[in-house]
Amino acid sequence: MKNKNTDPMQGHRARKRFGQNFLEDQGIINAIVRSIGPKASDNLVEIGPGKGAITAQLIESCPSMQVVELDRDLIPILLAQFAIYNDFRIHQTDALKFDFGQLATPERPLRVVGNLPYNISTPLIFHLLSFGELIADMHFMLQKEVVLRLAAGPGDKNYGRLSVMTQYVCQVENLFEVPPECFNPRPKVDSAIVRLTPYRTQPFVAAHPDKLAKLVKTAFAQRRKTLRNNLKNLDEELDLEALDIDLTRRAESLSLEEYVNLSNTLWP
Ligand SMILES: C[S@@+](CC[C@H](N)C(=O)[O-])C[C@H]1O[C@@H](n2cnc3c(N)ncnc32)[C@H](O)[C@@H]1O
Repeated sequence: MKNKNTDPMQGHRARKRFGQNFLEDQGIINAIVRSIGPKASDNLVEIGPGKGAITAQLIESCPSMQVVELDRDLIPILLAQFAIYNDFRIHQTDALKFDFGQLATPERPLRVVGNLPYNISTPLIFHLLSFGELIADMHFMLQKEVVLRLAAGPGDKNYGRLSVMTQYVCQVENLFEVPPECFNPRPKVDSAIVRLTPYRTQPFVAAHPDKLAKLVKTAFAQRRKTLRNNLKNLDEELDLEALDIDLTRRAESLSLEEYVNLSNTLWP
């Protein structure tokens, strides 16, 4: 039987379980690399390099870059392709469990790049954000719907828990869309490139970030319900009626600043 996912040049069959949709459109690869603007001095790491489509462009500007790839069958392909770069390093492991802290210091924070498998993109972003000041910026190819959710503001139908909690720690920029035709095999969904830049100084600071996370989760639990109805499920003795906010509003109408203020009023 003919296997449509086999690349005769490299003999590697795209694996669904690793979310492998390889980028083939050179124009899009160039546009991604232009928006990253890699430099030789960067502490650059690519997650899921695959067969090196983006890596090949990045490494020309940043020969000391590193990659984290789970699929061990791709390692010989990468080693052969980038053999001339002495400082190029491959970490064959699961990026979700990888200690990115070992690659960076606050003085030399990481620049992270990845055309990510869509099924791990959200947990991976939160895993990376846990390294805080060790990340300078992140450029990801994600499912377009996820990028819309990350970048959405109040009143937008895509605005939710993911938007608020990401924008609490990062500046989010939706850069451009990438259609399925740019990949092999083609994904079923549209994709987009997003830039996440963790704040060095956050614009709004919650006294208890864990409480903010709980507040936002509870507020958005049922989108159609009012704040009063959702927040009464906060399993704590809180006097909601004393708050300086209209409890008939819905979660999707509150800005990040309002969430942080609310959190700081409830848990000073
Ligand atoms: C969508 S493909 C992108 C490949 C390549 N960067 C490109 O643009 O053509 C995702 C890549 O992530 C790798 N991958 C999947 N899960 C991973 C994980 N948990 N940790 C590290 N890499 C992973 C896959 O093997 C694959 O190479």
